[in-house]
Amino acid sequence: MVDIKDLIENTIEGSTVFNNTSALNPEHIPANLPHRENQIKELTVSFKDLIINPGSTSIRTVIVGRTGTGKTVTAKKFGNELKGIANQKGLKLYYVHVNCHRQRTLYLMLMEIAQNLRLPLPNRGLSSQETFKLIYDYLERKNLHLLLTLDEFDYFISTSPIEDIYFLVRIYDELNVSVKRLHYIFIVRELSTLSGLDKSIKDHIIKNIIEFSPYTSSDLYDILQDRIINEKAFKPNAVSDEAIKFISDIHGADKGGSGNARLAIETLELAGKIADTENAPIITVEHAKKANSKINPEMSVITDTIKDLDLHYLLLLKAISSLHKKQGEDFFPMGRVEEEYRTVASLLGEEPRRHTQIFEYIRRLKLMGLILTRHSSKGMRGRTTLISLPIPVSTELEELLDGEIKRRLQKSRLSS
Ligand SMILES: Nc1ncnc2c1ncn2[C@@H]1O[C@H](COP(=O)(O)OP(=O)(O)OP(=O)(O)O)[C@@H](O)[C@H]1O
Repeated sequence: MVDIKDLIENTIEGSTVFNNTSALNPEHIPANLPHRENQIKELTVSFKDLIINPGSTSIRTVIVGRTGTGKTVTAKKFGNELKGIANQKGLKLYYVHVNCHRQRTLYLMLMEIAQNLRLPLPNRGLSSQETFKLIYDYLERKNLHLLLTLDEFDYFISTSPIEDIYFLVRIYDELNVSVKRLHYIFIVRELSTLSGLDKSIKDHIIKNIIEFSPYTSSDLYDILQDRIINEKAFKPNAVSDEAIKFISDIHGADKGGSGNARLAIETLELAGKIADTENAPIITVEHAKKANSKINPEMSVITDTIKDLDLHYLLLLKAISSLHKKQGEDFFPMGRVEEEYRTVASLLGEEPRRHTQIFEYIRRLKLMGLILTRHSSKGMRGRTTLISLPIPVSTELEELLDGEIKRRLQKSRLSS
């Protein structure tokens, strides 16, 4: 019998691949931000006047990008660096980063700003207007400038009353102040959230837009390497190059992944934990694969189901995955999938199945959870079924499909 206490103690004291786990924490701000140099330059150009000609105008910039593209970390890094540069030049600049999802109302946001400015507020309940006035008076009195980032601003827009949005983005412009002390960075995942706003509000937000595109596999490779080498998250030589490449390929936008750096870092961290559980001194590609299927549990179920499929089901899945890759869209009309399936089948020297048979395959693939279907919107010509895969097209998925197709073809050629 294993002594449980010994087991726990030995595991705590046992070998580890990690050196500094805090460098893998989502809140950690690394010294370098690989592949975000251009965006930092664009931010600097936008806010240059704040340093060179402070107070001349209230500057507003929008950062837009999908989840995990470094919007938060870049805004924080930029804000803090700019603050340091301003202070060196004798300009009192504060940087405050508010997450609109955490500070869910205008009032809570204003409280958070006051707290960051170390501005004591009276105990009696203040209205948002009164709180804003206190903040604004404080900036004037102390001769301060404030760069305010409103992160997850989409959330504020979709949940707040229009008066609050109006108040937040217009009120300052409407105050007749000679020195403009308040400047904004709005962070959103999609610009479309802003396009629905009233023009009188939109004009106060959309002055300048900086795009954060999803990371490619080689971008993610550099980001992971930076955490490993410069941020010293792991012991020297504790991560194999193949493991880093595997994780980068799984998540790289050019390889069908989502281009999300958070997911890539989480996968690497989990691979490290798996290596520690196995007392392995190095994180191998096997650890990375295990970590990936834990982070992406539907992937392992799908992998098992795919292994049992007949050839033409596999060809259909291959057709959908190649459409995803070629066109970068999520859903495809049934006719387009059928056309691509015919091409895939012919290239492999296989006679494509008829339309009714394909229809039946699609129905069964849906029942097995291997594809998603929905009906086209009324705007499209005729109502048609749209088809998608339930998971991102990764190199792993493509290799699996190709491998299984090859096996089926070899088997059928041997038996004929
Ligand atoms: N260029 C980069 N270099 C180093 N680390 C990065 C980079 N981009 C993102 N990261 C890291 O990836 C994780 C996610 O980044 P971040 O939170 O900034 O993304 P986001 O775009 O704000 O995502 P969301 O929209 O989900 O809030 C963080 O741990 C961050 O430090």
